[in-house]
Parts: sequence; C-alpha cells; structure tokens
Amino acid sequence: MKTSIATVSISGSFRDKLTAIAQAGFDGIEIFEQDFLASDFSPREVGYMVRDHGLEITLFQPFRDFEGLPEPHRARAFARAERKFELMNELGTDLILICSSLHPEAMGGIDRAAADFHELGGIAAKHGIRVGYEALCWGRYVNDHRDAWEIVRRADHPNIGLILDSFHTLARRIDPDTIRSIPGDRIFFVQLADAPAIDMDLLYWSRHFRNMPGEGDLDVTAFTRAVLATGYAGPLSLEIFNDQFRSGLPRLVAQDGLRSLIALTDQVRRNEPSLKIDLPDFPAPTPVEGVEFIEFASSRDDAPVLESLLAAAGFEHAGRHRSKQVSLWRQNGVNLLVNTETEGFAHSAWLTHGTGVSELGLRVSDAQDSFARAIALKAAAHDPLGQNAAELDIPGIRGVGGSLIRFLDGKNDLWQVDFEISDPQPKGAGLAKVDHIAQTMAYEEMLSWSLFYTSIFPARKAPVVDVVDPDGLVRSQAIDTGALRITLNGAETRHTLAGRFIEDTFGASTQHIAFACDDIFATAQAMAARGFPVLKIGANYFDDVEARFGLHPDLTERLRAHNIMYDEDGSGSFLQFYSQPLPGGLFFEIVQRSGGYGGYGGPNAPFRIAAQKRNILPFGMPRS
Ligand SMILES: O=C(O)c1ccc(O)c(O)c1
Ligand SMILES: [Mg+2]
Repeated sequence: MKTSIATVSISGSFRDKLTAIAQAGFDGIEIFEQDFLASDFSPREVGYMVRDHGLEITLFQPFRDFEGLPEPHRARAFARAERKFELMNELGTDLILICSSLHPEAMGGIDRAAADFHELGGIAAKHGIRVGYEALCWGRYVNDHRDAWEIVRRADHPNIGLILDSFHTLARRIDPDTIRSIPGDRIFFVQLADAPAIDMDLLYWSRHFRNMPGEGDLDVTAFTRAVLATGYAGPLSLEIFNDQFRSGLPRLVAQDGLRSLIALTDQVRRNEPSLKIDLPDFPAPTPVEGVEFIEFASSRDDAPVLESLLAAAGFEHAGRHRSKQVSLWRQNGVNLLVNTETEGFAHSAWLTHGTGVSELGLRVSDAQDSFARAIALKAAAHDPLGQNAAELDIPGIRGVGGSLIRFLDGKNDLWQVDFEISDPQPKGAGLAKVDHIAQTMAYEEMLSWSLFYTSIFPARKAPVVDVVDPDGLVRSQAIDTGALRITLNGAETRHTLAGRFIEDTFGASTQHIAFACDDIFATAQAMAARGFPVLKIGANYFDDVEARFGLHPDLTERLRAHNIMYDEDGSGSFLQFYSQPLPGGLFFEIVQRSGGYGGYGGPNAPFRIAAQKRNILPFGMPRS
C-alpha cells in the first residue's frame, strides 16, 4: 500500500511540508496547485526537491471547471489543460485531478461531459498524462461518484479514470458499497478524509473541518473497504482541509496522518479479511482491563502535600519500592505511586511540570502485544523499567503531554517483584477504582490525542461537548478504552481553568483523576473525618438541581451538606464531588454511577469550574 498526503493538509512553506511528510514516512505527495504557485521554485526544481526527499508526486490538483462548457469557454479549457500537462511533465508526475464543474456557463449532460473527456484523453495521452475525474459533493451537475463514474465509463478512454474522495461520498451519505461494482483499474486515485458530524453547508464543511480518518465521525473504514474490494492498488492519499492543521506543527500533523492511515488499513483488514492489504502484521487492539497504577512524579519537599491529600482521600501508605524512592498508596484496588527519585524520567517530569501524574500503568491481556501495536502505530518506545535485573521489565510508550503509559498483564506481579508491601488491603474511605482520567491540552492538539488513544485501543468516542468556563470555552471529549475512560479537554484560551493548568504546569497532561465508589455519602463522610479539602459548591446550584430533577428535599439537603453534585441521563444517575486543587492545579473527583449512567456530569462542569475559580488558593498553601 502506497501512502500519500496532499500538500494542503500541512502548514508551512513548501519545503517545510516536504520535510515533515518525508520524515513521517509517506511514499508520496499530492501537489496542490496553489502550494506550487505560492512557492518560488520552478516546476523542475519542485520535482527534484520532492524526489530528493524520497517522495513521488502522486497527483497534481485541482483542475477546475473543465467539462460541459459552450464555446469559447470550451476551447479555452482545453488549452488550459494542455498547459498543465506540459507543467506536469516538468514536475515529473503523470496524474491530474479534474473536479466536477461549478462554472456558471457549464451545461449538464452525462454524454456531453463524456465526449469532452474522451477528447481530452487523446490530448493527455500525447503528453503521457492520465486524467482522473472527481465529483465534488457540491458540484453543479455532477456531485455523486456514481455520476462521475458513468461519465468516465462513457468517455471510454484509457487515459481517463475516476478519482474517489471519501469526504464527497460520505458527506452526501452515499452508500460506499456502490463503489464495489466499479472496476479497480478504472479508479486512478483515492483520497481519504474524515470529518466531524456537523450539519452545515457541504463546501464550508469540506474546506474547514476535514480531519484524519478516525478523528471524525464518517465511516471511512467502510469506504476504504469498498475501494480495496475493487482491486484498486494505487495510493491511499490524505486530503485534509482543516483550519487547525493549517496552523499546526507540520511534523505532528504529518505523523498523525500516517498513524491514521495505518490504523485505518489495519481496521479494514480486520473487518474484511478477504482483502489483501500490504501492511506489516501487528496485534489487534485489545481493551484496557484496568488501571494497575497511577504514578505521581514529585520531590521530597513537595510530596508531603500530595500525600496528605491522598491520606485525606482514604489512601494508606501500603508499601515501598525495593530499590527506588517510590511509595505505594493504596485503597481497595486502587494503587497510587509517589516517586521522589532525584534522577530518571519521573524526576525530569517533576522538574518540567511540578508534582503531577507522570505514568499510567494499564492492565491489558498481553502487555507485549499492546506494546507492539502501539509501536506499529508510531508511538515512541520508552526505555523499559527494570534495568536493575531484579525488577520487572514493563514495556512502556511515550503517551501524550510528556507522560508515560506502561502495559502490564497477569504474567508477573509487579507488587510482589518490585515492592515491599506492608498493608495488602487497606479499605480506606470506600474508593473502589479509577473511574476516569481527565487530560488537558491546547484545543489544537485535541484531535491528535484522541487519535493516539483510539488507534491503539478499541476505543469508543463520545460526542464533543462544550464546557463553559467563566473565561472561555473548553471542548471535552470522552474516550472509552474498556476499563479506562479518558476525558480530553481542549482549552481555547489560557484564561480558562484548563488553559491556566497547561500554562502553570508547562503542559502536564492529567488535570484530574476521578475515583469511583459505591456509597458516595458514606465515602464523603469518611473523607470529611480525615480532613478531605472538599470543593465548596454554591447554594444556587442545589436549589436548581432539586427543581430540575424533582429531587426529594432530603436528598438535596444531603447533597448540599457534602457538596455533591447530581446528574441523570436516560439510564441512570450520577453523583460527584471534588477536592480543592494541589499547587499546580491537579485535583481529585469522587463519583458514584447508578444504573447505566454513561456521562461525566457535563452539565455540572460550569458550576464546578466557577467554584474552583472562586477557590484559587490550592490545598496545602497557608491561608493567612
Ligand atoms: O474544495 C475543493 O475545491 C476541492 C478541490 C480538490 C479536491 O480534491 C477536493 O476534494 C476539494
Ligand atoms: Mg478530493
């Protein structure tokens, strides 16, 4: 499988784009004519530059408003096309994309268009050029790949073929299986793009909101399956018009592009095993089965404040690492590690971000398999733990925001091998497991983080919700990877609580950890007795929530007494309260889910954030 990406998908100068695309490992690029025109290089120079980067030019595009024109426009369109064929010979590429016409003078008619293409095929052949015809989904007469194919079929010329673009097919909700009956050798090129489900004008949606396959809501997998089932063996090329990518880091966007193509084609071969996919074999995604540990990087001086918050939340000191300055805090099945080493990864993480989450230990069915999949998807391997021969060798990858993810399975017991356990089963205050981990990033990076998780794990994404902060908007997207749920919070401004966290911690990822319990009132009581610094919620909130859900006043009174917020969805209810933040901004949430409640208390978030902003002095700081 040849991979390719259009120059429009990446920001920067022509040379920046090429470098990023080549470094990410693509085989080819589509040259978007505007990018060529804006550059200062001759066509020959561009050709040399591309090939010097080890890339090939898979496509030159777009040529607009060709077919169905009356004279004198028609003759001019042919002359214009011929000029481009000459240019392409200098560039060193043989395939041009013509998109369906929007010309005000254009006339409809499949046969008229087919006749134009038949004639153009003859001219193209003389220049050694092939022409691919693409239906723009907002095209004036042709806006459906089935009509574009009919024109190509009737044009009946070996130098005229079809170009398919997942966006144009899927945005119009055309069944991608209609592609299966097109002969694969008549499909000259395939462009791939996803997009979030937003109800808007097709052209505007396409030019601003496309994203990488897997980052949006279109069924690009079904589209690609249908394409490959035809026997099409040309490049799969990303053509992504996206406002954030246009200003994003070229290297990051290109890397994400390749990751998305690998994940997509892997999914295609798993869903349709009869297809021959030219992709190295690697393990299937398997769910996270549990959070084995969360490690905090800290220092000898800073750790006591964190540890007093852990103690107040019911965690008990339950052991220590056999050879490192790492202590284990435990409560039922929840293991938290506090690392105060003065060298190594955790120490660097503490130096960079302050006290915060530096590592997630995830339990999976086979640690080596999960690791191998992540590496195949271009995650960066981290040095294994256990250089020290007595320690467990736990495979790890660089996660997002500079933290690490470790994969653990049942083959070895980390707690027996690496730790001295003093209290195997402290009961604590009733926290039973990690419910979710909330990670914060700049809004521009949100798609990249979500792709990271959804490509490695069999993850489900919830729709993005807007969370109103008094000083801006935060977009929040929940990802469910099995036993671990992650909420990604994309901050638009540095004035939001999330934005301030990124700034104050120099880009730490985990802003809060939510723990689940079975009886939140008992847990709240037990924590209060231990001095838990609960976040105080304003009285107006409780009046409203009682009216909104028709709660019994006794229940409202208990909620108010413990600063517990309430939510319901169609299938259950949700109770939640929060800690005050630690210095740096990390905080804890305690939740109880009942019935099949699947959310995160989103409607409560604005009131929680407002309360946090009123309460700016972190836990552990002297209040004078
Ligand atoms: O938005 C456009 O005009 C445009 C141009 C070329 C394409 O291949 C495409 O999918 C869209
Ligand atoms: Mg296209």
